[in-house]
This record gives sequence, C-alpha cells and structure tokens, in this order.
Amino acid sequence: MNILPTRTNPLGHSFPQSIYRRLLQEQSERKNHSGNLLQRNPNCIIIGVRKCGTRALLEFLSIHPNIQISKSEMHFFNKEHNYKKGLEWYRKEMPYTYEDEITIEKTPAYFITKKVPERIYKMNQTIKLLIIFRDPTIRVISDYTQVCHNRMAENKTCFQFKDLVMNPMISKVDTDYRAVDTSIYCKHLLRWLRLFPIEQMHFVDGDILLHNPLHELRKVETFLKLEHKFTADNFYFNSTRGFYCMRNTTTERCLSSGKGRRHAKVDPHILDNLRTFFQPYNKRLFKMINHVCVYRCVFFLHGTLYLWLRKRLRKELFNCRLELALRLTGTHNSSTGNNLEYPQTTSVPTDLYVKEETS
Ligand SMILES: Nc1ncnc2c1ncn2[C@@H]1O[C@H](COP(=O)(O)OS(=O)(=O)O)[C@@H](OP(=O)(O)O)[C@H]1O
Repeated sequence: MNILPTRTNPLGHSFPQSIYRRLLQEQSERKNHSGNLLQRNPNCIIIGVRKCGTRALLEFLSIHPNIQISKSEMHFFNKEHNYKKGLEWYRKEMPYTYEDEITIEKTPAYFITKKVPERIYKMNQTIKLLIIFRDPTIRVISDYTQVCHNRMAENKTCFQFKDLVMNPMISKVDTDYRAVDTSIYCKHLLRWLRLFPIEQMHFVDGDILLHNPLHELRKVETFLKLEHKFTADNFYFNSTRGFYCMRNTTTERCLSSGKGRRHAKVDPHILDNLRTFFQPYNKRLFKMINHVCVYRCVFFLHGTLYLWLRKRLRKELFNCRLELALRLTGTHNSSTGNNLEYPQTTSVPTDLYVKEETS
C-alpha cells in the first residue's frame, strides 16, 4: 500500500509504521521548499581531510533544513570502477532534494587523489568545496590508529608507528608513508587551487569543530549562503562518548564508536620530529588560508574602501595564482624570483606556496 503522496515517496515503496512516521515528520519539515523533488548531483562536497572530522561535519550539517546529505562515502571521483559507471549513476545515489536545498556528499580520499579535482571540475565548475583540517601530527596518529585497527580485524600485522613514520636510513620523517603525506595539507591544496578559485572553498578547523561545533557550523552556513538555523540546542556534550552529539526536533544522535578510538601511544621524541617536520608546511597553509580570510572579510565592508580593497585583493589573488602556475609549469624565473612578463606583487609572501610537489 502506498500511503504517502508521491511527492515524498518518489520510489513508490510502502513503509513500516516507524519509517512512515519519520517520513511524515520529514515531509512536514520540508513542505516549504520550492520546485520538484529530484535526485541531483551535489552542489557541495566535503573533499577531506581524512580523520579530521569529515563525518562529524557532514552529519552536523544534515541538521540544517536546507541541506540533504549522501550518507555513505561515494568514492566516485577517485575510484576508477565507480567513475566508469558515469555521472548518471552518481546522481542516482544522491538524496532527493528540492531546488532550494543543498546536496552534500563527503569522500575524504578526494583531497589527496590527483585525478579528482579535474573530474569534479568537469562535473561542476562552480561547486563549493569544504575542507576540514586538524593538527597534522594528531591526524597522522589517528590515521595510523584506524589503519592498524582495520588490519588487526583482518588478522594482519600492525607495524610499529615509529617504523612507519621515520625513515631509518636518514633518521627523518618518511614522506613515503601515506599518513604523513596526507598531512602535508598545503601540497594537496595546491592541486585544487589550479582549477578552483579559492572563493569556492571553505576551510573548517577540525580542532574547533570538536570543542565548539556551533562556531564552525555557523561559518559554513554563511559560506553556503544559507539562513542561520543552527542553534546551541542542536549540540550537546556526551561525557560518556567524550564528544559533541547532535539533536533535532525528533532525535538525538552521536557518531558511531569508530570515531574517537584510543590513539596509539607515541614516543615524545617522534612527536617532536613530526611537529618540527610539519611546521613549515603549516605555515604555508596558514598563509594560504589567511589570505582567503582577508579577501572574504572585505565583502563585509561597504563604500569606497570596499571597492578599493576589492580591486587590490583581486589583483593580488590573480598574481598569486599566476606565480603558482608559473612555478608549477617551470616557467617561473627562480633566479630573480620574478616573472619577466608580469610584475610580481610585493604584498604576497614569497613562501606562500610549496615550490614543487614532492609526489
Ligand atoms: N562530534 C564528534 N564526534 C565524533 N568524532 C568527532 C566529532 N568531532 C570531531 N570528531 C573527530 O572526527 C575524527 C574522525 O574523522 P573523520 O570522520 O574525518 O574520519 S574518516 O576519515 O571518515 O575515517 C575523530 O578522530 P579520532 O578521535 O582520532 O578517531 C574525532 O576526533
């Protein structure tokens, strides 16, 4: 028996009572939307970074009445066998949305996979990208803990952290270890900056999201040009889990126990090595991101100052990207630090970008 009007039941399935009640609730919450209820490609993607709080970000965002999420990680743009299935397959994996709703999917592997930016660009050049970062050293440990946990579940050996992180031949941090490479955020971000304007990206601080979700989510609402709907009531601290959990009008929910595993104990000397190793990369990342923040703040200013600053910053950003492109294509004149045809801006820090990618 089809008990719901087709508007909320596009598949024409019949439902058990509990699901029926939940759908009615959803229907009443979503009745004010415009247009048709359709499956659409996402207009916003959480592209990473793995182990930085991507699941918490996605699930928290789903509380917003104008956001619908794809629950599972799609791995569409990074896995060949999925990408071959085509965009139509991808679209049909998405939730049903109204025209004024935002569809979000998250796959943290997108951030570090080389082919992905171009593939996403081909689908939608104006897509909004959410990127969440966390202390890179802690991220490596979290990554290691997760991989180790999975290996042990498959009766496989779990290597010692220090053996993976340090290269014994040179007594240095081993950049071939994937968990280390993933934490070199600025290097991966560059790949995205080659195609997407930085204004289409928003950076979430995973360490703040952990302790004050409302603060970070309000900034995401602003970035997505959504009405501010998140309130302090949507989040409560669960002392048993040690994390913030979420609530809406009908339910309270924490993330699964796969989040917040006890981290492997790490020798303080190795921790020091990792912290020192990541420091210059962090500096570059902060410079890249702060630059964006200044640029965005300008949009909140008005009048002549606004126009003047906007013009200046546009020029700066243009020069930044130009310099970056020249460095990456090898046409940048490194002896003078200047490109011959275009004047180099003086206000852009010279170490803003990594000179070349290491892998
Ligand atoms: N509210 C809330 N609840 C649970 N977990 C939270 C929350 N906010 C942030 N985090 C942190 O998210 C970390 C896992 O990150 P991801 O979801 O990106 O992991 S994954 O890449 O999808 O496997 C996970 O890292 P670990 O603690 O190292 O497991 C959490 O610290």
